[in-house]
Amino acid sequence: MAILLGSIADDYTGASDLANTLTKNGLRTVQTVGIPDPTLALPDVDAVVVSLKIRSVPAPDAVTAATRAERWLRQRGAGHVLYKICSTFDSTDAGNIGPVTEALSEAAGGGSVLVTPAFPETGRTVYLGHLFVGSQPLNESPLKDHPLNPMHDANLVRVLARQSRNAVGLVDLTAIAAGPDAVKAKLDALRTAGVTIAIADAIFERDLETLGEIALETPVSTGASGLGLGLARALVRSGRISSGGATTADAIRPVGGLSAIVAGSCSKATLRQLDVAERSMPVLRLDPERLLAGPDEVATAISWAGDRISAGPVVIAASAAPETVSRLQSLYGREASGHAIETATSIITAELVQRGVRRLVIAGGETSGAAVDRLAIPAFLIGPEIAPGVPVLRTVGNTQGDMLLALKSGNFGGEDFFTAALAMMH
Ligand SMILES: Nc1ncnc2c1ncn2[C@@H]1O[C@H](COP(=O)(O)OP(=O)(O)OP(=O)(O)O)[C@@H](O)[C@H]1O
Ligand SMILES: O=C(O)[C@@H](O)C(=O)CO
Repeated sequence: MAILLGSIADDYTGASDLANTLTKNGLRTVQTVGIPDPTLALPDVDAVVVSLKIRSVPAPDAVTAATRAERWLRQRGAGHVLYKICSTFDSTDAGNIGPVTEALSEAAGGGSVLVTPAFPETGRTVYLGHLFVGSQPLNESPLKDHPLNPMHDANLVRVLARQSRNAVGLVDLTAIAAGPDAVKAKLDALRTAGVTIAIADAIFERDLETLGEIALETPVSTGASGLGLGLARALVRSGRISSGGATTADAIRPVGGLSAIVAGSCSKATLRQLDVAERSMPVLRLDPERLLAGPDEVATAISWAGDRISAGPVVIAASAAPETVSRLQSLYGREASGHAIETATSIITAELVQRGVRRLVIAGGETSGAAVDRLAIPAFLIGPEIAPGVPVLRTVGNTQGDMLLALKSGNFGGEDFFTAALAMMH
């Protein structure tokens, strides 16, 4: 299997978001969970997205895991590696976007690195280095209350500089609007001044097409699905994709079995989706304090689901509003409570699969990572899009048999996302 584009995603929902974008833009793509075992049979593809769970781990651990994945991708032919981060730049000052970007660039022998989380289809745009979520600057958006990575600064040049050893530059919209040569000239000027990593503005897809063309000439870039779109379109334009495009039909063949939804995302979008789901499905709201106190709440949830699941889909959610999350965090600590809840939701997910669930929707990147790891799913084929950034996934090499999943990034999807997802999974 020789691939053209490699990607390392810092969480599993983000990986499926990127894989969806690459597929939609003409690249046959597979999403692996970590570096796959050499015995795993993967289809012939143009792009591989290696999903890692490194967004909120200590930076040295993230660097080690990402550089191993980079080596694996290069050995399979990847000429360019995109480090897929969140379109809302989720990270802390001690966070991983800077260290991983610098490490990947060093591993590839240096060169300029474009960094942009812009993803216009979902309202993420960058102007003069400032990230907007819809019409709000990042620090005024609901991301200010994120349980693990609250974002308090919309100026990404500043945010990335705080995480990086080296200075961070800006490729502004004026250069991007002037086209690839102007972007190249700006990167060259920055390099002459000793700056190799630059946040890039992008508002429209055409900006990302320009950035994708230049990024493809470099070994490494860092960004969200928008940059994936730019890279995929540049590859297709270059004539190097000979496969005739990507299809999603194979991935969506029916699997039967029962269906369930598990949510650990506390985003505004997920909270609304849960309220709407309550109108048509049984929804169990877990008690986070009881989840942290011991195994009883997990057992209660499994028994609650067991009584209902054969009659139709059920929803189990740890998700809570910002005030409740911060109260729990002040009692037990941010990381400890997040981790304990992820463990609990992953155990519940595995028990649901034991009881015959084969169609599964999981809301939240960390939540999805913990659950997919516990299920030991090795890889996914990419099916059709449910909502921007969220495709149907079909397991590859899964010991429980074929399953269909949707790994929903916290902020993605309309208010009826859960019913829309299940309607596409048979
Ligand atoms: N009631 C709660 N109180 C505190 N933390 C919670 C609660 N419910 C869930 N969590 C934790 O909040 C975190 C949510 O992160 P997760 O990545 O799953 O969702 P997200 O950030 O909305 O999604 P994405 O990363 O895809 O945007 C997890 O660590 C989860 O365990
Ligand atoms: O880019 C995004 O917003 C998502 O793919 C994501 O990474 C959320 O975890």
